[in-house]
Amino acid sequence: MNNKKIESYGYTDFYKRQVEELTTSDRSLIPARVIEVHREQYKIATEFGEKTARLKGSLFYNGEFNNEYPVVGDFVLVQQNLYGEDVIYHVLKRKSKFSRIDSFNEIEQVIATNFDYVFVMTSLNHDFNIRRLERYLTIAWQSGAMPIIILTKIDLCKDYVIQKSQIEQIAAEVHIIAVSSYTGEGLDEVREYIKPFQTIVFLGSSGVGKSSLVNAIAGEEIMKVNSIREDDSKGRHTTTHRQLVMLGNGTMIIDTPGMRELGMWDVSEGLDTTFTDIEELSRNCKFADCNHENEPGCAVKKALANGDLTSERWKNYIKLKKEAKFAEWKESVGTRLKKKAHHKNIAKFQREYYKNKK
Ligand SMILES: Nc1nc2c(ncn2[C@@H]2O[C@H](COP(=O)(O)OP(=O)(O)OP(=O)(O)O)[C@@H](O)[C@H]2O)c(=O)[nH]1
Ligand SMILES: [Zn+2]
Repeated sequence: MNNKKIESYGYTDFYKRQVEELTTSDRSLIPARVIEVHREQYKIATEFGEKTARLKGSLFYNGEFNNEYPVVGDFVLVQQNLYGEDVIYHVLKRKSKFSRIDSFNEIEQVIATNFDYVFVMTSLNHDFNIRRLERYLTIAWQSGAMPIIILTKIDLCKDYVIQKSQIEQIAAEVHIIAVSSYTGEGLDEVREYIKPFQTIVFLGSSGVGKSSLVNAIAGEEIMKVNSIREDDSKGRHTTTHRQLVMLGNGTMIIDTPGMRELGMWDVSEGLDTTFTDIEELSRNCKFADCNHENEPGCAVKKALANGDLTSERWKNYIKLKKEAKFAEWKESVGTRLKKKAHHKNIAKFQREYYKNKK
């Protein structure tokens, strides 16, 4: 990934406009994309190649970055340093993101940002679990990017008519692609999304076949496939593990460890998109604030009774709603903590102000 225009990394007008609108815009700052995050050091891609970078110290200590620390996928503004590390001054607003709750600190932890497609992956063997898929789909919608459902390992099953119809019930508007990385079936359909300037993330359990799919599409080993480890292949597959990889044709793939343990943060927005049928049903209830319990004229109860809505789907909806509430609660805690941190900063500024006055 060397000496490419920043636009090749997906830097679009959405980000350019933000830079134009920055009042304190320092003309010497240049845009960069974060491709790896280490404890305090970042690897970034700029039009001058890959560099390492650090956060601007004073902004860092003043809490200026707050919950907006750069993560993989972010576009940032940096001050170039010809003799050492570049310095990150600013994180641009994200067009999509995945985050989870850091339950220890009760704050939102952003995992990956600025991707265009979420490949929601599930294999068709005994692991197939429509509820989990529903959950992933909800997270995917909520991220702000477009989900594509990928059914993997179709060479292992005779047919998948049942699974497909189950999926169509929960994801009417989502493109469903069935693939086998072994036989190559379905890969052309996946390639429709493997386009320059685009960034893709994968959502799916371990072993679902993410790495195999990437490698099959790229025609080379980009990601490590677990069971296949040739001891004599030292030096042959030298692709180091990166968190944002650019394929030969310019498509970017984000693969961070965090994606593997992605939990629920706030699913309430995504819920409505995944469960549009239920949202529509409830609009037909006699009472606008119907709880769908014992109210008369409840359209949801009616649909449950006549089989238009399965009780399984209903139960799952309730469950996710509860989790969404929980997530909202968590978020309010997060905001409170953020405010607290802000007050701390104000106090610090005050102290410094008076100190300087003396
Ligand atoms: N039969 C069959 N097996 C596959 C296919 N794709 C992957 N596998 C196998 O499934 C296992 C897991 O594949 P990976 O590509 O490493 O899966 P992953 O999702 O990247 O797994 P993690 O790295 O643990 O997240 C390996 O043994 C693969 O060989 C496929 O299309 N068909
Ligand atoms: Zn109702």
